[in-house]
Amino acid sequence: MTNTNPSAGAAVRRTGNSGWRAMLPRWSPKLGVGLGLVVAIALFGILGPFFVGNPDTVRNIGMTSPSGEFWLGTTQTGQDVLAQLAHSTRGSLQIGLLVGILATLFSAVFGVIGGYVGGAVDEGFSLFSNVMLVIPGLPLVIVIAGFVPVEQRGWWTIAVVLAVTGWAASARVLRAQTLSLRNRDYVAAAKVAGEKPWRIVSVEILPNLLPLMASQFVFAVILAILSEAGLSFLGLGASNSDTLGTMLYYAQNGFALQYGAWWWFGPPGLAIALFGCGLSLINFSIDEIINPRLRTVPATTRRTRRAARNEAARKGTARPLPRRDASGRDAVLTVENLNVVYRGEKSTHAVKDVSLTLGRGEILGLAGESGCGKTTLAYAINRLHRPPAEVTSGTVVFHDRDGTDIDLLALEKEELRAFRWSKLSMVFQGAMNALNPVISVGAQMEDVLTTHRPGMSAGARRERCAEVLRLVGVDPRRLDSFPHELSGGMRQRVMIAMALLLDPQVMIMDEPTTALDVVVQRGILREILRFRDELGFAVVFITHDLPLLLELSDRIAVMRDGEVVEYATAEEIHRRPRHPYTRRLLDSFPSLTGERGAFVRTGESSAREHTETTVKEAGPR
Ligand SMILES: Nc1ncnc2c1ncn2[C@@H]1O[C@H](COP(=O)(O)OP(=O)(O)OP(=O)(O)O)[C@@H](O)[C@H]1O
Repeated sequence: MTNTNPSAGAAVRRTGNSGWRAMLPRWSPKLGVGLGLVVAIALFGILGPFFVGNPDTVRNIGMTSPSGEFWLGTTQTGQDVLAQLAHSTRGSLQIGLLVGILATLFSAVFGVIGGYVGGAVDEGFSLFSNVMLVIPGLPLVIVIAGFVPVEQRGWWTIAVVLAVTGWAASARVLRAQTLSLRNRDYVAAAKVAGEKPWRIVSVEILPNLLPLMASQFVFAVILAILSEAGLSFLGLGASNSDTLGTMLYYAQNGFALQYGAWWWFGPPGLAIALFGCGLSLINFSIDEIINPRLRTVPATTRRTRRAARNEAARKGTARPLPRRDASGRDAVLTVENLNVVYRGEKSTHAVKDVSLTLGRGEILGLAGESGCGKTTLAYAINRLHRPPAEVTSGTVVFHDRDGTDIDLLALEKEELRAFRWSKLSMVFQGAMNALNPVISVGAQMEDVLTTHRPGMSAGARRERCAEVLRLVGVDPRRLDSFPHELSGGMRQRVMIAMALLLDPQVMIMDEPTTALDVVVQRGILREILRFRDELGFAVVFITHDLPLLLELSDRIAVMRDGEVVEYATAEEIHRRPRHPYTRRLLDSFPSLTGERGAFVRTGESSAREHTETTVKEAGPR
């Protein structure tokens, strides 16, 4: 199954040989701006105090606006605001960083370890977190801070107090996530493989929690800086230390706002806002390392894609397309020289120059080994491909019943939404898991009609749903059932019924029956043939199973390594396969009438394959 198909969250696995390089974030404007802001403010806080004067020096010049001598002006007592800002930034960074680290550590210990170990440990940790959660945070901070004598109330005391009162909510979230991750298949597989608990937590679970922990860290840092400002405001802040909070406190007490002294309260406020903004932008990039699906295609690639699409559209309209398929049938879909590439460090050219014509009412089989590009082609035809997949060139044209040609690659978003499902529907690989478990089958089917046929009455919608269910051999009384009350085969039929709801002219079926037993599979396939005859729609049927296609299809395209290597009628492929790969594919299905076990034991197929390759390499004599 290709990962272009939307599915549940990707698990992070070991990074393998790519090692640390794979863990580094990809450069992006967001990361650049975020790093720029955080590094600039951090450098200002670390190095600034060495270059500015003493922030406590009082001058009898009063409050002055920014000038050549005092770049950020002075306070009411003539103190240099720039010097105060540098020292205060350092103080706030120290507190923010320490609180961020401690709160993340506490929440990880109580949330992740409790959630993974379970039992009494989890109950104890949970109880403790809940108690901490219901204690009102600010009053507790005030009490604890007030309890510590002023002379011992250094910046680190304030940081510890803020960390102790600020970790519980994050721990609850981490626990819930850990409970969910603990039951995933890859964690069960690691347990079965004998991995030790600490390794499972650190290698299988923690990496999946990193984006969450990173955002919790950012939140804790910002909250700490703001809370410290609040405590300083109440006179409970760190004694003998400058922070952005104390700066704001003095600005407020000195009536900076009333005097319009923006240079006094503006810089510390801006420093807090910019630092938070920078951390959030870095957080986005951390998300992208952990979950590669979030990676966006770079702007240059997007431009190339747009240009390619326009070029393809231009070519498509300039050149007349074949209106008939090879057997003289009216064409319903024409794919010409389609190329799809997955962009990345190593790009994959998944579909290479594919040209196909689907006749009206035709069943076209698409066969080929795993990874040859079948699903990518199907998604690209329907414009369902997502970055990093990109259609680099080619045309896909739909010939409507009313005689108009629709260039699918040029359709706008809204046009595409209206087009899909009503003219071309798709049954996905593993579609039986695509039904929403908490909504009844009928409601899910009716949703499709409400979206595409807004004028249809409730009664008519219900009737149409019952009609298509009957068509696929499911009792219409099942409309009120929930997906879990149906068997796998029934759910698969419901998905096919859904694809039939709007009477489409083309249906793409990507291995729709792989998860089913052979008898159910045959039943569904017979239905498909019947619909084709009764409803006259065309089908693109994708499968590894070439013998099945021989039975079902009018024509078959055999794909290999992104290319269509053979494209002929089912009869021709069966009787006279031309391409050596098609012959190998046919040979790889053991004959039911041959000697039992010959395929595996005698290696009959591989022997034949070897002979053919040798003959081919030797060339014609
Ligand atoms: N998101 C992706 N990023 C990069 N490469 C991808 C991605 N999805 C698929 N590919 C690559 O594209 C190629 C074609 O994959 P595709 O899923 O279309 O094959 P398929 O013939 O449908 O295989 P299967 O029958 O196993 O589903 C493969 O080489 C695959 O590794």
